[in-house]
Formats: sequence, structure tokens, C-alpha cells
Amino acid sequence: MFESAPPPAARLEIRNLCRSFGGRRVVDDVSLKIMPGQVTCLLGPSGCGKSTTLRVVAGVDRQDEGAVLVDGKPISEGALHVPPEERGIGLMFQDFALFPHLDVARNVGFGLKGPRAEIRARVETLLDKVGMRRHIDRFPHELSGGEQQRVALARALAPSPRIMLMDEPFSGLDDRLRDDIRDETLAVLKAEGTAVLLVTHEPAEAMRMADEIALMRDGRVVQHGAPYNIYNAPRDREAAAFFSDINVIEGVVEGALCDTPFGDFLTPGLPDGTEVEIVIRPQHLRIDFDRGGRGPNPTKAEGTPAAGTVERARFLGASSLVEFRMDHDGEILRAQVPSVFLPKPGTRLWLMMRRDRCFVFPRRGR
Ligand SMILES: Nc1ncnc2c1ncn2[C@@H]1O[C@H](COP(=O)(O)OP(=O)(O)OP(=O)(O)O)[C@@H](O)[C@H]1O
Repeated sequence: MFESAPPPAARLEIRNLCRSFGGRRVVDDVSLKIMPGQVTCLLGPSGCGKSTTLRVVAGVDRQDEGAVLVDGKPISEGALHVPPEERGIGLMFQDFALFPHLDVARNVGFGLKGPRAEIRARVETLLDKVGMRRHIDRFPHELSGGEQQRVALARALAPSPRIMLMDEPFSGLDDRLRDDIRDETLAVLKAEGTAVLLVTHEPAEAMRMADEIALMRDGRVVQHGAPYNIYNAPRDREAAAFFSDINVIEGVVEGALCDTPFGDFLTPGLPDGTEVEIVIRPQHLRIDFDRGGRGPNPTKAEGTPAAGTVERARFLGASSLVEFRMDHDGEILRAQVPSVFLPKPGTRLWLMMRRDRCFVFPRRGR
């Protein structure tokens, strides 16, 4: 029998991290592993503890409990606390502030030690990577926000950090520029094999950047996985709602089913009488017409159609959003269609729910 090799240690591991301020736990038992070249996003609403987690990993704050390990070795645990400058961790924060009195070359080379020619060569290589070589002699005030951000990235990468911590690093940029810089940054970090922990409150940013998303709420990681899985299999209503607008249909379980105006939904494992919420994103509702008095034409996967009246319709550019007031309960449901579809208010139409895109959750007290 061959013994299989032990799995490689994570580049960055956070183990059962806890941090309280004034008796309130703002980071509560957070654990994560990030491999070299992998990007993990800490995603969550303002105040959920993302930045505090990052500050503990950086070493500018200390945890009350738990450990931080790099390549399997603790750098912070109990009395052990490696100072921030000895952690081999790069930082890129929103208020990145280049040194205003230094030109681009000196900004990028600031933390580097060694012969001048070697430093210059490293600086030029990095500026090439971020597309800023031609601005090597400029000063920060001569650069746009996006250009400054690229220089900041080159500066953060200069000492070849094994780990990069990024806190909302792109939030000061306009949309188009942000997409470009995100993609470029990702390419550079992947090429360098850096393990990245990125903090953001924007789901779109996390979806675009992350190999894995750790969804945080009230100091805890409530769900962790690939963006596709978190989006398509949210663990609760709040996790679903964090990524997009949602529609919610309420019902009660009877005989492992919940009967709704859209037909029966399976509710495996939930006892009779449980109140449930059936959640569906607006893009997974399908609109149909009354086909000359014959009614709509649902596929098997779409269950029973329910009728409603258009309240209003808005064109969003890549899609249209149609709001319906439903016949059965007078509530509003929103359907998003990937085209120009702007029915007049008052139009009567049918809605169907794609069964494979519905999430059924037991209702929790709110
Ligand atoms: N030094 C501190 N002293 C007291 N409370 C703090 C301190 N730092 C953070 N907090 C509190 O801890 C909670 C978590 O803050 P944190 O900055 O980690 O959240 P966040 O998820 O990064 O939020 P944001 O996206 O708004 O930056 C907040 O309620 C914050 O007010």
C-alpha cells in the first residue's frame, strides 16, 4: 500500500477566530483556508466583521481566540504574535494613498531592499504587468484614480507577498474602469501565485473575483463555497436576497408538500404545519399570454400558472422588469426578462415559476 501524500498546507489559514469590542463579538468563530493563487472573498453587509477579520490577519489587531497560520505555521496564536511587517503579507486598501512626494518608480520600490539596479528591474517588471511602465517617472497627482490604483497594486506586489489582503480596493473607481482593473488585478495576482483575501460588500464584485465566497453575517461565516454554488443554492432567504432581488411566496407544509397558487412544492424533511417561504429570483419567473382563450402553456417544470395584472414595466438596458399584482393575494411579484418587454399597466398576463430555480426555506421569525 502506498501512503498518499498529506494535502498541501493552505497558504493562509484562519482557525476559529474570535474578536470582541466592548463585550460584543464582531468576529465569531471564523475559519477559512486559502491556497496559493486562490481568491477568497469575505462578502457581507456593512458591520458584519469583514474588516476586523482582515485586520487580525494583517496583524494590526489581535484576536481574542483562534489562530492565523501561513503555510501551516502559526503567525498568531495565544501569546505568539508575529508583527505585521514580518508576516509577508501585502495590503491593498481603499485609501491606498501613494506617497505624494515620490514618483511612481520610488513608490513601487519603496519597501524593496538590495542593489539599485535590481530594485529598478523589479519595479519595471511590475509596472509592465499593471500596464504603467510608461508612467514610471510621474508623480501620483499626475495620474488618474485608476492609474494610481494600478501603481498601488504594483507597490503591494513588489516584495512578492505570499498573501494579499484587499479591503474594498476598487470602490473609488467608476464602473467601467473598475471592471478592467479588477480583471487585470486578478490576472497579476494569479500569475504571482498569491493567496488573496478580499473584503467586499458588493455581491457582483465577489462573483467576479472570487474562487470562493465566504458569506458573513453578524460576525459569522454563514455560507462558504464557489460563487456558482452560493448563488444557486443559498442556505437561507437572506443569503438568496444578498445576491439579487427576490420574490417570496408563503405557505404551510402539509404531507411533505406546500400548496400554492403556483401548484405544489416539495418540502422534504419539514413537518406538517411548518410555515415556509418559497423564494425565486425575478429572472426565473416566466411570463405567458392567454393564448386566444386557451390559457398559458406551461412546461412540466413550470407547474401551475397564476394570473396577475401588470402594475408597471421598466426597461433596464439588458433586460426589462415587470411588476405584477397577483390575483390570488393582491401582492406584487417581479419578473425580469432578458429583452425589451414593456406591457402596459393593466395588462393581464400569467406567471410561472421554474421549479428547479425555487428555494424552499422554513420561515424564521424576523
Ligand atoms: N476598534 C473598534 N472598536 C469598537 N468597535 C469596533 C472597532 N472596530 C470595529 N468595530 C465594530 O465592529 C463591527 C464590525 O466592524 P467591521 O469594520 O469589521 O465591519 P465590516 O463588515 O468590515 O463593515 P464595513 O463594510 O462597513 O467596513 C462594527 O459594528 C464596528 O462598529
